[in-house]
Amino acid sequence: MIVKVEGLVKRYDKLVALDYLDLEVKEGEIFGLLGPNGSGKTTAINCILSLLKYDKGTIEVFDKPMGPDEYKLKKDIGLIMQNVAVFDELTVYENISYFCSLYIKDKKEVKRLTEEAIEFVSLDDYKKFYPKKLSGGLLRRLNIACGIVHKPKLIILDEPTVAVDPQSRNKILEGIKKLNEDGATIIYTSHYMEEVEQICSKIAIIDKGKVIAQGTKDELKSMISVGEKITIEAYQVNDLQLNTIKNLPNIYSVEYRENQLEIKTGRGNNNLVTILEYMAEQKISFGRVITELPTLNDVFLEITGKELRD
Ligand SMILES: Nc1ncnc2c1ncn2[C@@H]1O[C@H](COP(=O)(O)OP(=O)(O)OP(=O)(O)O)[C@@H](O)[C@H]1O
Repeated sequence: MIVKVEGLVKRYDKLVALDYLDLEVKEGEIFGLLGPNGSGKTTAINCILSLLKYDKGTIEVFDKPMGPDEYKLKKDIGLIMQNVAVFDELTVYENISYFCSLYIKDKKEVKRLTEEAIEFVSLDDYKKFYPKKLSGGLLRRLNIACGIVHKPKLIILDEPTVAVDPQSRNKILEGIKKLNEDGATIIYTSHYMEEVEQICSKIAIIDKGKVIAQGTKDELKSMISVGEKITIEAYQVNDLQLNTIKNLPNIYSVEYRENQLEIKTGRGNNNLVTILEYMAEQKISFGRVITELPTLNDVFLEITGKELRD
């Protein structure tokens, strides 16, 4: 077990930010903490790292109780916070080298690791740049390099792709997968379900400071009743026909607007065939048909009754 959190409660005055939160992160996982803004992700990370005092609960890191002075444990953790934390007075190279030297004394090793980290985040062409001259995406990559340069066993990234261009975002996500392949356990917080689906081997969905569902993405999706979303471009469907479609077997919900028929079905193989057969029989003309498997947003929606994104 890399991180074990049990019954964690954190209050900011009257606001309960973490409400008996439980988490278990195992070695080798890319563990996604997915939740809307304000659900308590950053608070959870800060408590796990003992950067914040909490009201109740226990936290173990690398099977040992975590505390503010547990520098031995902290040495093996790399943290990449939501807000970029680098020194404006230092160049890209100097920043990374400085963070590395906080953990590693041997100068040659610091140089080797700094160069490796620079290559890892593809900042070779920007070594001598000061942070102010970097774009948002490059700055994020510098922030990541500073957090991983000492080769930590556990890497925590708190929303590292917020306000990042798609190219840098992909680089960051690929980089995280690579770090994991090289042996690091990752905790990744995000409110972007696509990212979490793309890279995380285990996901905890968090809302109002509580884990509301946990598992692999397939396990999470199998928890809900929606099996498939079918969108059909369809013309002149009348109320009676809509009602009949609603009453076909295994249909969960039907919406029709602007010539788009949106149907949610339960799990099963023949849902689309049944719908299309009925439409053909009724001579309803239709165009494009798109079928999609449920997303993590559907999981969130079914459990909480609201969308993951505002
Ligand atoms: N220092 C603080 N004082 C008071 N309330 C706070 C403080 N920090 C966070 N909160 C509140 O605690 C709740 C959880 O916030 P937190 O930042 O942990 O959520 P989050 O999931 O990380 O969201 P975001 O993605 O917006 O950072 C929110 O309601 C937030 O307003």
